[in-house]
Amino acid sequence: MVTAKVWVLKKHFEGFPKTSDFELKQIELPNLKDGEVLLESVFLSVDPYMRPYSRRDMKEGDIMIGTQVARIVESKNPVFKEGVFVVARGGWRTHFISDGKDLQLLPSGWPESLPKSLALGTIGMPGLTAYFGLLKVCKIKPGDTVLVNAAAGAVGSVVGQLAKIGGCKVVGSAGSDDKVAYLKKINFDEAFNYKTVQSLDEALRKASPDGYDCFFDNVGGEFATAAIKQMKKYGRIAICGAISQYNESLPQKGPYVQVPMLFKELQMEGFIVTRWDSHREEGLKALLKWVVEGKVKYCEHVTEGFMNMPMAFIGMLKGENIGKAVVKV
Ligand SMILES: NC(=O)C1=CN([C@@H]2O[C@H](COP(=O)(O)OP(=O)(O)OC[C@H]3O[C@@H](n4cnc5c(N)ncnc54)[C@H](OP(=O)(O)O)[C@@H]3O)[C@@H](O)[C@H]2O)C=CC1
Ligand SMILES: CCCCCCCCC/C=C/C=O
Repeated sequence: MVTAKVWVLKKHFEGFPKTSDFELKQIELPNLKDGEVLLESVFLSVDPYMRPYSRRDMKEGDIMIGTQVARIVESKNPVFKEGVFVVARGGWRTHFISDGKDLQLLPSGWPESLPKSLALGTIGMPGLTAYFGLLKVCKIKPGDTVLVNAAAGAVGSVVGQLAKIGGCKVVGSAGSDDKVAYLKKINFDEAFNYKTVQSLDEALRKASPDGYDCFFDNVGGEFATAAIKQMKKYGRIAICGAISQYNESLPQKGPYVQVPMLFKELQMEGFIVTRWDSHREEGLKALLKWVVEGKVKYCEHVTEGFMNMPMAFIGMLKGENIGKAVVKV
């Protein structure tokens, strides 16, 4: 008999999440039936979507939603051998049982030396978000100037590097000087700390006096209001996230986008990465190749211990991470 530790949503988040909104529980797992596998989480992901999706998809008492890299410790399913690592949507659990239908093997050719946690970040859902957002929504082309915010995070850091590979000029904003230094290290052309600049308008103008062809928006709110005004004619805006608004209790006023959208003939499109699930393999293959070749660098913010899942999640929302925030069990 295996006992799993799980984190449940004790109380729906009001404003910024608190550790008291979570509760740690233990669950006895039953013996495996034919076709099932027992998995042990090795790395768990903490992602911004958990904040809005918890309200949309969960009720109090439910196990927190989420994905992990897990190892198969026992198998009664011929497709999945013991010892194999997979990406699963198992939620915040140390151990769980699956019939195998929701499990994804790591992409073929994954080198032994590459951290498997990257399957939750640069070579996983956030990397795919950058890849499809740039190719299918921003439709980048060589010579474009691309702006991305939350640029030192899991999605943003890949956006900037892929846009450079695509022959673009890249401008990034992030919330600390260390993050700005990291952006320069990974080849961003311009980067600034949005928390310390005197004026967002000025910082954006200084980074690209001619304006922006593409804006990959992870943040929304005040930053987006400033950025939209500096788009070039026919510019494309990909609404990837709105993290500045996820913890707001009251609806925000504005921005009113109609005037710049009209006179600059802009395109603005929201997207969710799962739209391109049927092209997932293609995206992961490309990301793995670039990482192995050293053309895309990665950085991870690793929190040790399953006990620290709530703290890791809250820390990511506060901006403590450079690169992908993960928890090592
Ligand atoms: N559309 C889709 O399919 C997907 C969308 N997303 C979205 O992409 C965005 C980035 O996600 P991800 O890369 O995983 O997370 P990150 O690794 O970027 O971590 C979140 C970062 O957001 C920044 N942040 C937090 N609060 C604010 C705020 N009030 N204003 C500005 N920045 C803030 C912090 O960086 P800093 O220090 O720079 O402030 C923090 O480090 C999120 O909005 C997320 O919801 C993610 C995956 C899929
Ligand atoms: C329980 C696992 C759900 C995985 C969903 C991945 C899609 C994330 C979309 C993100 C949107 C905004 O952050």
